[in-house]
Amino acid sequence: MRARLIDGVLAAGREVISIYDHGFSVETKDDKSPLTEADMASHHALVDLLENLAPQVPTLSEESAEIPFATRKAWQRYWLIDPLDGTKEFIKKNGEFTLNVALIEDGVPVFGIVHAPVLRTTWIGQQGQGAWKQVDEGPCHTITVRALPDPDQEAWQVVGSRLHGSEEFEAFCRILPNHECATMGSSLKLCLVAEGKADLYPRLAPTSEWDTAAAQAVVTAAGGQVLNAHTLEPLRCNQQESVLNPFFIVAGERDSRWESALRASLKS
Ligand SMILES: Nc1ncnc2c1ncn2[C@@H]1O[C@H](COP(=O)(O)O)[C@@H](OP(=O)(O)O)[C@H]1O
Ligand SMILES: [Mg+2]
Repeated sequence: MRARLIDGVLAAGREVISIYDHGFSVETKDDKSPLTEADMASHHALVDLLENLAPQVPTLSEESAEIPFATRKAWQRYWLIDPLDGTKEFIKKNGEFTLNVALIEDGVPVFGIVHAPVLRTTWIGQQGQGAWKQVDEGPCHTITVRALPDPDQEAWQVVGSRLHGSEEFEAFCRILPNHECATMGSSLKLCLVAEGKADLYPRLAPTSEWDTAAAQAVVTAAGGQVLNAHTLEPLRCNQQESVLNPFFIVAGERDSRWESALRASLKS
């Protein structure tokens, strides 16, 4: 099942790349965010894939998100997909966009695939099994988060959104010990923490559950954490009518130094 899912996501990625390479028009959704043919081609390819592989499990996609909470709160298991995360990066053609498929059980992302077609890279995580990175259709390599280095010896690596920063994010970085900050689009940022290339991804700005669920499964299977920035509890899906996430932080490991910087930045 896992191999067929990965094959299907890679096939959807090939459709996306073909549109990326050959040109596309851009529409504006009701929430003013952009939509391209690639978002819809990926949505249809992934919905068809999941219906074929597991017809009994419902799917919630960013592009078909109108399913009322009264219906979905009864879902013990469901697929949660973001067919194209980083649509604005796709339009700018900087390659920083991903296809995201998560399996949610009792609100917890237990399995996730994040595929970045331009980077030809896929990250996979499965609760209790581990996390892997695959380039093209080559071998899967196990990935894990890294231990936070001593900041006096080595700068902490922080990643943030290229387009959706915030005052709280800036305040957090001002308080944090010795660190370097890189910005990037989409769920790629969580994958960098999962593979130990980044230590922290503070997201102190809005996102929705489909933006994070697949990559949360990768991060947690790699030994890391995706935590509500206020409560430091793991993010959970499908707990309320709104699909918006709280502000959150992704970390390889908990540490009182970044936790106190986070508390101070959220009060500022
Ligand atoms: N005001 C807002 N409310 C909800 N989600 C938002 C938002 N602004 C940005 N996002 C989410 O942030 C994602 C992009 O994240 P990043 O800035 O890290 O690249 C977008 O994903 P899509 O491209 O799938 O729409 C979108 O879902
Ligand atoms: Mg998204």
